[in-house]
Amino acid sequence: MPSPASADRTDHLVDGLADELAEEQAYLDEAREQLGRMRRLAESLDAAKASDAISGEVLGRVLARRIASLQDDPHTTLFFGRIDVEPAGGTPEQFHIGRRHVSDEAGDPVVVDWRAPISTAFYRASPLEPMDVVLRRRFGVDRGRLTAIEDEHLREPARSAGASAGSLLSAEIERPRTGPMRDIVSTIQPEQDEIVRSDVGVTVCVQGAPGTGKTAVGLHRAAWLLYSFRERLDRSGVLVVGPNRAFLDHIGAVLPSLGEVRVGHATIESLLDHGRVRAVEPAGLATLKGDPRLAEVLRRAVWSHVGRPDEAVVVPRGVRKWRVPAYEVQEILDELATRGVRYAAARDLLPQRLAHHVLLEMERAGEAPDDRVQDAVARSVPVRKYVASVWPALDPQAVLHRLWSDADALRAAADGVLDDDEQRALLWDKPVRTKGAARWTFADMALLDEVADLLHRTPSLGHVVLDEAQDLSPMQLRAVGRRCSTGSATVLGDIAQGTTPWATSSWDEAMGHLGKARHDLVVLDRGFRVPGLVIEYAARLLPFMAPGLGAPVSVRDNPGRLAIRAVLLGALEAEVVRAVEAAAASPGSVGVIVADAAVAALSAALTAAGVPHGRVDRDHGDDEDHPVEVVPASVAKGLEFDRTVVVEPAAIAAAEPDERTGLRRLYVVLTRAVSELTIVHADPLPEALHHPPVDV
Ligand SMILES: Nc1ncnc2c1ncn2[C@@H]1O[C@H](COP(=O)(O)OP(=O)(O)OP(=O)(O)O)[C@@H](O)[C@H]1O
Repeated sequence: MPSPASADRTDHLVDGLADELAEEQAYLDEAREQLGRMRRLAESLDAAKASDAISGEVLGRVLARRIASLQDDPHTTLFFGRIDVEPAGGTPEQFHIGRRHVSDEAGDPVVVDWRAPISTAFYRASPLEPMDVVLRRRFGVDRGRLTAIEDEHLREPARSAGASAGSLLSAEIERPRTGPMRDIVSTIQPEQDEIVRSDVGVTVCVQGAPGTGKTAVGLHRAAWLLYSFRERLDRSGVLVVGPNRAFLDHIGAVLPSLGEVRVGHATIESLLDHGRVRAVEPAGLATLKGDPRLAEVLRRAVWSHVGRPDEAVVVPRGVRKWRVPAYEVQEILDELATRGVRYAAARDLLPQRLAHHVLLEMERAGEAPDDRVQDAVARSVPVRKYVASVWPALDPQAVLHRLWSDADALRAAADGVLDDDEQRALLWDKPVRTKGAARWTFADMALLDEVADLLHRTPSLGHVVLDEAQDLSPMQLRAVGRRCSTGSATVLGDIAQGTTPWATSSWDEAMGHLGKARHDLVVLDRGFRVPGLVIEYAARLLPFMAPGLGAPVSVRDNPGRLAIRAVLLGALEAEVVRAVEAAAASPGSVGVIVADAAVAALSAALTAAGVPHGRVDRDHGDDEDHPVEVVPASVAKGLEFDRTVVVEPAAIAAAEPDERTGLRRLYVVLTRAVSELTIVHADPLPEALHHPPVDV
């Protein structure tokens, strides 16, 4: 059975187009045949015929991947759109656009990949700029069959009537959610497509209100880049960075559904894993540790370990002793320290430099040593000991342990950069004897990463997609930035959804910390997820916590549903259970969003009332994909549900350290619903939500 929405639309849209729909269905059947033929061909190829065992193995892997990519998924169609193109003076052509390329026996395209250049026109052509397209056709799809046609005649817009433009888009957004986030290839919008197809060398920063498609766009850009620059990016790698595991679970199926399984997914925590986080610190201190001035402090701290030689290097060989005087060693050290190489790389060069000077001494004395002698001197015990004393080997934890425990060391590194109060705040209250005993915090991880990079250059990937970027501190942004220092990035975020004490208030600044001062800033303001009634309500908070930022304009005709239920304290749980049961009665997902501290009690109340549900937390999504999920407010960012029940907004806001962050958290929570938002509260709603007066 088609879902009610698509059934309505089918009747409406197919009117007069039934024959065409039958023809398209026949074309789809033919495309399936051709895909089967391509798969059988791939299966018949024999990797054993390769010239040697290694090429045979490589070929075997390539063939296995190709065969897997040619599997037909009966739940979906091979194409979702079509364009009829009539270039001036050229031959008219027709292209069906789908998730993958399908060709016939002659090698002619039956379906073109959505990422191929020809498909650009499918997404971007408009009556003002038709790009030679005379007809754009979109298909409604249900379980592998075509159910509807939506036509746009770009040269004769009047003929496009019949179907209201965008109804398939709405149907797609409102299709009930079961399981993780889906791809949007069939309905990518022109402004989104511009971002998706930005050149591989371009870093794009996308500011967009809730539900404007930032995450979707970032993931589709990764897929497009991998298709268009496969060789380069396969080698260098593509990484998606998101706020927590629950979010990664939510988005993790999108790229595989587009055929891309070789993209890494990481949270900031997993990316900056330099030890176990064992302590939490006050927000002010964590903010200070995220301050970009710490980069200079750490740079000085690392290089301060290079000593001042006051003795010559003495290398006995046979009956003679060879010396490199201290002032010459100093010259070598100065040269190495100013070459722009990392601390450890420069240290690795030092023994050979010293040995070279010994060699020169030998030559001056009439000997004729060769390279082997230089190597032997470089590896000799006296040289190794000398190097260890003037240029000690370091590891990140040792450097930071010293800084946080030794006031003199910190003063030397921070002099003129941090004031006395700041330095005092950074020092540990109680001495920590060894680095192994240190109780590192989350903010320390970005500092350890900075030190690690001062010691050894961090390898750069080809492209990084960074989601919810507004929440990163400058030091965290630097850490992500060094992972795409020779590549490019897609940075996604919303200043109004910044909920960390160190959240950025300026993309220019944030992009500077990321090392991408040159970037394209794009603002997305058309809202896909959140229906009009709900977004207008949530937007009441904006003037109080992100003045100057506007609400998105919902693209949906359906205004959605907003219900606000005030109850007496004793009746709160019962009312929440009622609201959840009502929400769960229709197909799709339900999120019950509640202050973190109230999750356990609410989950128990639902269990007692016999309402099956899952629980999401920072470290995992829900493996079983229950239709009803209880979600702590701090984890809701980036997630979405067909219907949400938000419990006690005042408590959600009050759980944050300050009012602005509280209202921002609430804004995030109120904007998770695709169709319906029900608020249940016993405490008065936060003042900001009363303007203008609610009328429901
Ligand atoms: N062009 C589109 N066609 C169909 N669905 C879309 C389109 N663009 C966005 N969506 C849908 O809208 C919803 C919101 O998208 P997404 O999560 O990418 O927004 P976001 O800007 O990252 O939101 P937030 O800031 O709240 O995390 C998703 O369900 C997504 O699939």
